[in-house]
Amino acid sequence: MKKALTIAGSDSGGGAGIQADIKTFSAHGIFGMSVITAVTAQNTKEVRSVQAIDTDIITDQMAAVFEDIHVDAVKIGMLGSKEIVETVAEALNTYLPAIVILDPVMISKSGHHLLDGKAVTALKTKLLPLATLITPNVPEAEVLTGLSIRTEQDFYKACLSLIELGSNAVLLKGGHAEGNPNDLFYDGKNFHWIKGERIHTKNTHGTGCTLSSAIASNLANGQSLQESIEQAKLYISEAIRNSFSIGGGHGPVHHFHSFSKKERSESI
Ligand SMILES: Nc1ncnc2c1ncn2[C@@H]1O[C@H](COP(=O)(O)OP(=O)(O)OP(=O)(O)O)[C@@H](O)[C@H]1O
Ligand SMILES: Cc1ncc(COP(=O)(O)O)c(N)n1
Repeated sequence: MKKALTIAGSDSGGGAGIQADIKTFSAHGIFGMSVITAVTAQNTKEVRSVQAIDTDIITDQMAAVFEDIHVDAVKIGMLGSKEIVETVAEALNTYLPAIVILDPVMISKSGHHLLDGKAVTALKTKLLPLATLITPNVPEAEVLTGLSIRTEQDFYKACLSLIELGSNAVLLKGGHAEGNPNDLFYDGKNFHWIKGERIHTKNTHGTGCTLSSAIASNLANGQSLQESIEQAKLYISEAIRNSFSIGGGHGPVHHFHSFSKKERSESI
């Protein structure tokens, strides 16, 4: 069994963060491990409070995992502060995992800031160059590049700019754009549109976490980068299509949609 590590925040509501990542790893037959960077008191409606984890405990979590277990892929989500970004970058420079998917989480669906403004420069200079793939949504890519992203041409320009900042490859997600949620993948040589159909639901809590963990899982399972992204797009689309209306706000996606379908057809 391949093994993947998520470095991210905990979501008490279970729809995003560490919880979404581990569910996604499990749904892909991957053994999931975690380095928790922050604990959020969160549900489908709001983030009530956030407790950052001490950086020495983050360093210890990284060491405990890497010094004992082979890590096939790493996925990075919420980091919160400049100090945590720097701590994670230092540990990655020590353990040099082969695959690093960086989801530059900045704001929750419920509107809470999950990354300190002061952390953006550290993320750009210290972490982005270590990423196999960075998966920003449109507002995140605007913060990272300083560009305004509205048209298809803007998508191309933003991808080029993110590669110039040092990332190996970019998946610029179109979930926040107008129309269909088409994502643009750029590997530094070629552009590929990864097309989707908009599903009309408010249950999209954790979509970004789930997509990046699915890509990390597919890479850990030996697929190419493009294949991993294409398969992950199919997975997140079905997870959104089968999402749940639990709680009063943005409900979670269904990480085990393919299992329950199989079980349903077996029981008929
Ligand atoms: N309503 C939707 N219907 C279909 N696909 C969607 C929808 N919303 C987002 N997606 C897709 O889900 C994936 C995650 O993108 P999204 O833009 O939601 O990420 P995100 O904003 O980083 O998520 P999060 O806020 O959970 O971190 C992308 O492939 C995007 O195109
Ligand atoms: C711990 C944590 N990590 C990431 C997100 C982003 O997910 P979303 O934008 O869907 O709220 C979140 N809300 N909480």
